[in-house]
Amino acid sequence: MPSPADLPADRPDAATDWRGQELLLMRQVMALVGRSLAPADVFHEMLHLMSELLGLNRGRLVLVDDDLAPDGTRQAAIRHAYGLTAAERARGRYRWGEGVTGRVLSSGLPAIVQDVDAEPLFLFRSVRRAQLPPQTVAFIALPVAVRGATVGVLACHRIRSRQRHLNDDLALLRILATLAGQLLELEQLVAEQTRQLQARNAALERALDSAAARYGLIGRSPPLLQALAELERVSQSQATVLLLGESGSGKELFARAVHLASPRRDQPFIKVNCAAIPESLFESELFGHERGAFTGAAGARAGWFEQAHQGTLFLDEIGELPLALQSKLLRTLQEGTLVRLGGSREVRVDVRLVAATHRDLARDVQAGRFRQDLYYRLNVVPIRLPSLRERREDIRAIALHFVSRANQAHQRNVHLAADALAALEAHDWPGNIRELGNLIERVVLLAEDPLVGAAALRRFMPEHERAAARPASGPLPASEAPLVREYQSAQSHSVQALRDALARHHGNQTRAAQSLGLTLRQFSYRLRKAQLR
Ligand SMILES: Nc1ncnc2c1ncn2[C@@H]1O[C@H](COP(=O)(O)OP(=O)(O)OP(=O)(O)O)[C@@H](O)[C@H]1O
Repeated sequence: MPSPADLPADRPDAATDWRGQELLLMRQVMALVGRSLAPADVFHEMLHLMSELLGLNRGRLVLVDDDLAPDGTRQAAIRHAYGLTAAERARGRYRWGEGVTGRVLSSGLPAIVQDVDAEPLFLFRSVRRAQLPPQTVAFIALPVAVRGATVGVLACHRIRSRQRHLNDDLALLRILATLAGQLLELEQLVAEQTRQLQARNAALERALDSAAARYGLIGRSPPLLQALAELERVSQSQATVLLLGESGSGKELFARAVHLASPRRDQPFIKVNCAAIPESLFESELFGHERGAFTGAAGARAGWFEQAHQGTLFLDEIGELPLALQSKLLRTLQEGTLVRLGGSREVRVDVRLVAATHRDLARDVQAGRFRQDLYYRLNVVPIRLPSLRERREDIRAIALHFVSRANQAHQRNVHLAADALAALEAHDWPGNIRELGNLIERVVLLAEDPLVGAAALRRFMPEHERAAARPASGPLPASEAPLVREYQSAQSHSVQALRDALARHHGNQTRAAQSLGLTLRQFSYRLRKAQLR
């Protein structure tokens, strides 16, 4: 039975504008190439229009298989077709050299069969004779090549006695076969490059993963790995690194990682929290002092810079560095020398500086609180650490890590249920990993049951979280009374509150801090800030 498409284009109609049809076909096909680089769509349209516009029917694109036939010969199969049934497509498998299609594959030369009934090589493999029109049917098969090698065949049937010249069909099919080859080449190239990039990406991820483990960093979210990749890139150099990120986001851990990843790893790593040092002591702490430099300076003392000689000096909260010291720091960074307080001798120091801040230093520069020249000197390699809510996919792994650490430390056996982990993932963590760590520590210490679900966890979450999670309003049951306070800003407590807590605990800062739900570090930072105000 002839396909409907055999009829219109085969009707001897002198008025058919064949050039117009060819042009339309090319325009449509090229428009598709322009829109999408998915070859399958282009091939389908190409085979469809060959039939609809030019009467080149049952077109198919036969492509080489990656696998060899059982007897070791190469083979190919119909991959794209128009006007073939599913069964006809499935039958369209050819070995190298087998039948007309196989010959084109093995020779790389076109084949024009004027009459399929008169050609002994013609197999009728895909489309049986009875399915073709009763007239004399021709078969055209052209090789499709990629980088000079035959990878397929573009073939179709054609009623032999037609108005349109065979040579015109051949010329057009040659163009289409070339285009098919180009598209396949492009597809191969993209696939190859994608494969290479994916392999490289996987290797980098594995490397970063083991690097993360080396530095005690948990998590493999893209923003964390990105920060880690930047760290690995700069660690070998001497460049000053500026770590930017919210409080508790891991700046200190990263600073240690910069040190550990650098050739200075066996030398000292000195950490200084600029927010925790009274201004009057700052200079002597940082640059050291000579004997008698000030009242009480009984002996000479090397400052942190000298202590960090050949190693790394980590200045945390660099934004809190007093202005007067900023210029002195800049001089030391530029010249590699310092003069101790009360001294006159220049001491040479070889120190790699890592600084960190949660502040917007550029704004501090504008406001005149931070020296612009020092800012530029520090900002050579800025690395931004993502906040925990920017990498929620890491929360689960970090939480489980903290649970197992706290269990070991306190000889407990507490586990988090799936809904508790989901609640942790949903929280915004303004205090980042430190807040998560503190919370887990409390959960492990205070949980009544070994398996902690979301409801039990709620008691340990900050106030607004519990309010949002509670189904109905009403008084809080005693069992849900808050055990932790909300994460507090640096100005969260008045001087009086801090002093009262200290008094209540007889000057024990650790206990005073605990009573306010703060870490010792947070407490002393607030106390100092409050006293300076
Ligand atoms: N990726 C991580 N995996 C596991 N633990 C982490 C990770 N990042 C940070 N931590 C832990 O979280 C806590 C807070 O980290 P860190 O002290 O480095 O933060 P920070 O940004 O320096 O905070 P601040 O700005 O308040 O000084 C530490 O106990 C640290 O060990």
